[in-house]
Amino acid sequence: MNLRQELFDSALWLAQAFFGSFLFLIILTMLLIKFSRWGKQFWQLTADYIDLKNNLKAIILFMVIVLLSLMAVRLSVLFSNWYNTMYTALQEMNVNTFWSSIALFTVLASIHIVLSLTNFYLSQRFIIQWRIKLNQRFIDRWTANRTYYKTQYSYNQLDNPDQRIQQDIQSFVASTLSFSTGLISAITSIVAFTLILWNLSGPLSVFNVEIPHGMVFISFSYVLIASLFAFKIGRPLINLNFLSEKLNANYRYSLIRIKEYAESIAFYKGEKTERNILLNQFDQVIANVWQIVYRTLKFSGFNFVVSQTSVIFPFLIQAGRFFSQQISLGDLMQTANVFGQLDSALSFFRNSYDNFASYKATLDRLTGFNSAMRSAEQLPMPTIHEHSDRLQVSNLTVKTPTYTTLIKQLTLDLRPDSRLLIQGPSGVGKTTLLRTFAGLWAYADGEIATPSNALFLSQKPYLPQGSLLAALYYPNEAPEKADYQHEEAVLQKVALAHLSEKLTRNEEWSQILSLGEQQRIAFARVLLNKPQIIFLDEASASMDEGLEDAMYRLLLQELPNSTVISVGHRSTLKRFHTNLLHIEQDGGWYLENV
Ligand SMILES: Nc1ncnc2c1ncn2[C@@H]1O[C@H](COP(=O)(O)OP(=O)(O)OP(=O)(O)O)[C@@H](O)[C@H]1O
Repeated sequence: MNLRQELFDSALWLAQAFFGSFLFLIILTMLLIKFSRWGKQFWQLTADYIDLKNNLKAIILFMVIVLLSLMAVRLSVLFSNWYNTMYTALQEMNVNTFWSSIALFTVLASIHIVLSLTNFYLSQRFIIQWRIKLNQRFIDRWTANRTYYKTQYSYNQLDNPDQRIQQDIQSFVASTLSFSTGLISAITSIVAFTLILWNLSGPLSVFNVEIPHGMVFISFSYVLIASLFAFKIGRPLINLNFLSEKLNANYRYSLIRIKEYAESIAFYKGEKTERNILLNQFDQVIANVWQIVYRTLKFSGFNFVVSQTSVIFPFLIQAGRFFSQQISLGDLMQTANVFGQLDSALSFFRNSYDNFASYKATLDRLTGFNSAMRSAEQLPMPTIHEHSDRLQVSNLTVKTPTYTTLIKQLTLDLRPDSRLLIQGPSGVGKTTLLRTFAGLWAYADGEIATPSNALFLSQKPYLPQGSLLAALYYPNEAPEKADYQHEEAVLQKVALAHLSEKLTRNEEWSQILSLGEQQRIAFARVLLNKPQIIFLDEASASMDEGLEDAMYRLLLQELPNSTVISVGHRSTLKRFHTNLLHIEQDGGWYLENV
């Protein structure tokens, strides 16, 4: 082999293959985007990333990975030529060629190792960078404008967002890269090895008709027919894989719920019901697994038969020409090698069919997530105007998501130091009214103006993961200080002095503290944050009347200029409020001074 000539040929081959592949990839992607559903889904997730201005580095990285994949194909061509030279040397007992072949192999194998490792590293780099970007984009959208909350109410209901963000993004990115580089490698291999096989194959006689280079046609027919059957057998795997992800995610969610509601379930002795629900869901998971197993048995069984037959197929076809000494042992061995390469390249789709099935399922879940977020973002939310110091509401009508009117034409104008108690029968819309004031409720019409420095306390306070200190300052960051005398004093005021020493301890506080204690943590949060307006939705309902009394007194004493708006059923609450808003069953309301 003339090394210089070979280097020149390879460089030329690589340049042609590289530009050809890129052109092909661009045209194919455009056609898929235009004419196929999953092409459109793919574009929805990728369009932002293929941006010459902002992501030039990523695009160059992708080009380098494609170039490396093409170099791997070129290397396999060189390896196949090597087979020929090596076996011919053996047949001809040519010692010099044998040793120069061994030397050539060492060079080719070394290049192969370096190329493979570089390709692995760069591919992982590309995957990680893309994953970071996509993750960022989804998390940004999911947490912006309370989309995580609004998706509960939008038509496009969303299941298991955790799985979609944590798992699907990763597999989408990895599969996209492996499919595109796999496709390019497969196609260039097909072209390159078909040319070699063309030169190696002789005429074939069928019914006395001589077909020149017949082996090429037989090989193609063999692999194409096998692929068609494989498509047919493997097709149901698409749905089965999609279902598998969904059923497993539902099962996982039910398990998490038991941990979350452990105490309530334990009080109700609900184990039996929960167990039945879990086993029922698990049965569905297993039934689906069996379906996948049976289908995979058929699918893999077929693939095994095809790939085993492929081992002897080229020998059967070339044997006649070899024994009649028309071709050398080198030609025969190269034919076997080339056929193997051609088979695996042509079988790219057949072998990656099940991966493609789960790729489609991933695309469905990610674009479903996208559209659920979009419909949540498009929910027309009422504008909450900012008012420097008071709550003003005019002509506010609040409805349920099914458009039943809860509250009609409410008008309020509260002075900064007003304290309003909202009362009314259960289910009349009191909590929903507070949601509307917070800007969470889409099904409302009217004008609202409120100070932006507001705090909402619900019956079950939210305590974040981490220390008590973090819970006290939530949603703000807890300050880092040498001592926490101020916070300890606040804890003492809300009758939680016994927790002073545990301020910086990380525990599952929402499970350790009683509901009444958690509610007092929320009162402590108010004292530390000093909001201009405080909304309390039955925020003291789990305390005894004495404690509730003490907490309201504390609130009025420490924050005399803040507006307080409470929802509560207890009549004892009246004495801490200046106004009472009654909401009636028919949506009517009236306001009175207390
Ligand atoms: N997401 C939702 N989808 C459908 N209906 C809802 C939804 N959220 C609230 N509702 C309905 O809106 C009505 C008002 O609920 P809300 O929680 O505001 O009542 P409430 O007056 O605070 O009740 P309670 O005093 O029992 O706490 C209820 O009939 C409830 O079923």
